[in-house]
Amino acid sequence: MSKSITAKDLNVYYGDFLAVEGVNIEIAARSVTAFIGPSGCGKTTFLRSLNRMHEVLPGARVEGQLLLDDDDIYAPGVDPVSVRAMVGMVFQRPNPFPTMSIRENVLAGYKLNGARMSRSDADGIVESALRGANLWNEVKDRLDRPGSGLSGGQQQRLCIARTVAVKPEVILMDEPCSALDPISTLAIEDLIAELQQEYTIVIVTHNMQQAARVSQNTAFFNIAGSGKPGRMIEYAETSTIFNNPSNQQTERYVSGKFG
Ligand SMILES: Nc1ncnc2c1ncn2[C@@H]1O[C@H](COP(=O)(O)OP(=O)(O)OP(=O)(O)O)[C@@H](O)[C@H]1O
Repeated sequence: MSKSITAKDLNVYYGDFLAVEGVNIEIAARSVTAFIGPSGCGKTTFLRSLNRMHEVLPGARVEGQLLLDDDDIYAPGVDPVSVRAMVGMVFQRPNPFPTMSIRENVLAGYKLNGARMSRSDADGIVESALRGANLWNEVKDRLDRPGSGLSGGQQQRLCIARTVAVKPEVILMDEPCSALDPISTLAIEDLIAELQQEYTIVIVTHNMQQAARVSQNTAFFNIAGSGKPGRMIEYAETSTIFNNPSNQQTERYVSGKFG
């Protein structure tokens, strides 16, 4: 369970507006890759193109190729719903289903897919997903209580449990800690390090220390000006991006001179 991601000349549009232009990137399986860059440079837009979430907006579209291992997720006939099952996503704000219990939240992906299962199979999935999200010990005695009754950090780990429950190949995270306190943030960062053993992870973050702590590789995106498309400027090992970048724009950004 874990696939590489390759983008080839990827352009991402909102209607006529080219938001991200010409991205070429190869992301290894079982690695953590951080996307950094100033606001509006297209990090979230590009991330959402990696599981065909982008196109749920009217007029939104993509040009180019996006391969999971060797398979183009934008090839004719590919079902976007099956792509989203393979490439899970964790959002900025924890978003457990408010009327569902903790248990139901973990199983929500299965319910959406219409899968039927025995109670004991469901119990096994719930326990292993919650263990995988480092949340089991905190919630095992209250699985039938609402997910919305958990702390923000616990809710985010519940959302990660919901994502891993359906056994994706890739997990996308869009600023997953930006609504969390420092302790909960560290818990998620520890979890990312563990999840990397099994999944390919891509994380958008505004926090450069976080990028440095959790990722092996970092892509720096930038935008030449308002109305211009975002571009990937530099992609390298995280230590290189932060200590010895080749591009002057990267150097200016990571040293805090803009953004
Ligand atoms: N739904 C949308 N419709 C039209 N344009 C959009 C939409 N969402 C984003 N954009 C535009 O696409 C560009 C890239 O935005 P995006 O949110 O991907 O940037 P970002 O780097 O993730 O920014 P931030 O760090 O602030 O979250 C921006 O010019 C933005 O205004």
